[in-house]
Amino acid sequence: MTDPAPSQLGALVRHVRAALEAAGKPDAALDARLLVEHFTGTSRTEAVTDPHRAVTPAQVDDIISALARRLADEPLHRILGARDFYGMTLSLSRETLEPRPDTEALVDLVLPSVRAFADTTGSCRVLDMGTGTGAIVLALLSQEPRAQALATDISVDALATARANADMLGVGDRLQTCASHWFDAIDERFDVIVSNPPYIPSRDIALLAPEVRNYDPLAALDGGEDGLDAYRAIAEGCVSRLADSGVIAVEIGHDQEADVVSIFEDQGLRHEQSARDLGGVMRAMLFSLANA
Ligand SMILES: C[S@@+](CC[C@H](N)C(=O)[O-])C[C@H]1O[C@@H](n2cnc3c(N)ncnc32)[C@H](O)[C@@H]1O
Repeated sequence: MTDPAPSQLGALVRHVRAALEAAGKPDAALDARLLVEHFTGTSRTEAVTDPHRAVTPAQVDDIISALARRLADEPLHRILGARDFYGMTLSLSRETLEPRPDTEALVDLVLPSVRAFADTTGSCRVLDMGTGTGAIVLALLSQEPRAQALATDISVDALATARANADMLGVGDRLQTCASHWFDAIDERFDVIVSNPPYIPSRDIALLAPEVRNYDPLAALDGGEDGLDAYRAIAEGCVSRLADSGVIAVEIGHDQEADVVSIFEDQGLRHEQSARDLGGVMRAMLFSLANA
């Protein structure tokens, strides 16, 4: 029989950590701390300065249920219902990808273009395709108050989450949302188009960690047979949706740089810049209309 969960803050953190370590979970200490803080509404400092603080039976129950979910491979941030990205806290939902720190490289790559348009014309019209939680577009709107954006996704659930996140961050009045299969429902032109599309080859989905395979939505991961389906659709469609001097930036998988360059060049776009993520992996690429 397992020991009953302790009802004091410090002991509870140790109990959760020990259970996660015993199951071989990476980041057991961090996950234990974040789970306990979340469900008790306490801070890291309180766990250190007030370890004997009483935790209510209802909070202990919540933490034990959350621990069981984590032991069953559910990612920590899905359990918490939110994840930080580019200094924002974003709510997650069933059909949204958990935004990844790697994607911040895409924001960093494209933000100077958004600012340059705003400096030149007083605004910048941005399209984020496959917006998920809204991570990319909301980072851009938060960083550049003169930008306006349209966020699209094939998932209506994701669009509702992006809208809620935009409202929560106070940028909702500068964001429109629209359900669309890539460019199908889009007629306008944009100064900046950005996308982190699904790019995992279908046969590799089964090889992903259970945290990803079982909890991130398949539509956010599966890039078709060679992982490049979305890039072909996006490269083909963007030519008639970019304004003069417009740019398009996409996130890519670790070995897709050459293929993605060739897909965009085949449509007459020019490769301007690439950016690596924090792990040094080539992660984001920016293209312009070659004749602009
Ligand atoms: C890798 S996720 C990126 C989510 C978010 N932009 C981010 O970076 O965290 C890809 C997104 O593309 C959306 N998507 C998949 N197929 C699509 C399609 N045919 N048209 C539009 N969006 C699509 C998925 O629903 C998902 O939200």
